[in-house]
Amino acid sequence: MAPVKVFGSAAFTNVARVLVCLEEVGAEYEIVDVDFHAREHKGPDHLARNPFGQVPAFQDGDLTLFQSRAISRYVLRKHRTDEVNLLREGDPRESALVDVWLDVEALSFDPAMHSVFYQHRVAPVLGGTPDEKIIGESVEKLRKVLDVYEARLSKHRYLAGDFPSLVDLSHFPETHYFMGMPYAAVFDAYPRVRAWLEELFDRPAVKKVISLMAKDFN
Ligand SMILES: N[C@@H](CCC(=O)N[C@@H](CSO)C(=O)NCC(=O)O)C(=O)O
Repeated sequence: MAPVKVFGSAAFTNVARVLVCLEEVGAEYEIVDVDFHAREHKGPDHLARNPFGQVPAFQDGDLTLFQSRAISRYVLRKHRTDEVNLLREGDPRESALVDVWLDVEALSFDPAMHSVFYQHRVAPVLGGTPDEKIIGESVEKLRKVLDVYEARLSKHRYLAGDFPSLVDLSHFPETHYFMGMPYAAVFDAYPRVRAWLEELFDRPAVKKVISLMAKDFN
């Protein structure tokens, strides 16, 4: 079977989300670079893959997908086994909890984390300066999310429950970059969250994708 194609550099957090799922299930894949400097992501070829002109896009034969969490669910569904069932399919209760906490990650955790990353690492590259007011507001939003996570993780080993899932994996890309910034100390007040992240970052698939992110990050 031909390897699937992931369009976009591993350095992008939403691309890394897809890659870690492919690594977890041992699927063969090819990373196809999209040249942002040449604005290739806004060109007709890529717009045909992703109408929003963003990465990742994904191709599996004649199937083309975009939106990293949807691609991740496709990969995990397609390669589900009794041993690797990171969406907890087959169990309505557990899979519903995966849906709940994946929405929390997408709609609360990720925006707060990405806002800090953007101000601190992207704005300067674009000739701007970090907006400390936005950073402060985002860190406060993050603290409110981490308060909930700390309580949740005092009852369960993983966020969705007592099983690893896409929810955990989906948190790693933004957190990886965040830990390299001055604001990482925010996590010091959350021991259960830190233990959960330590286990997450110890997964071989996560380590492999971090190596790919580092290679591409410039
Ligand atoms: N909800 C989507 C977000 C994709 C996205 O913002 N991609 C960024 C790079 S990764 O951070 C991107 O392509 N930015 C360029 C642009 O928005 O023009 C997903 O999860 O796939």
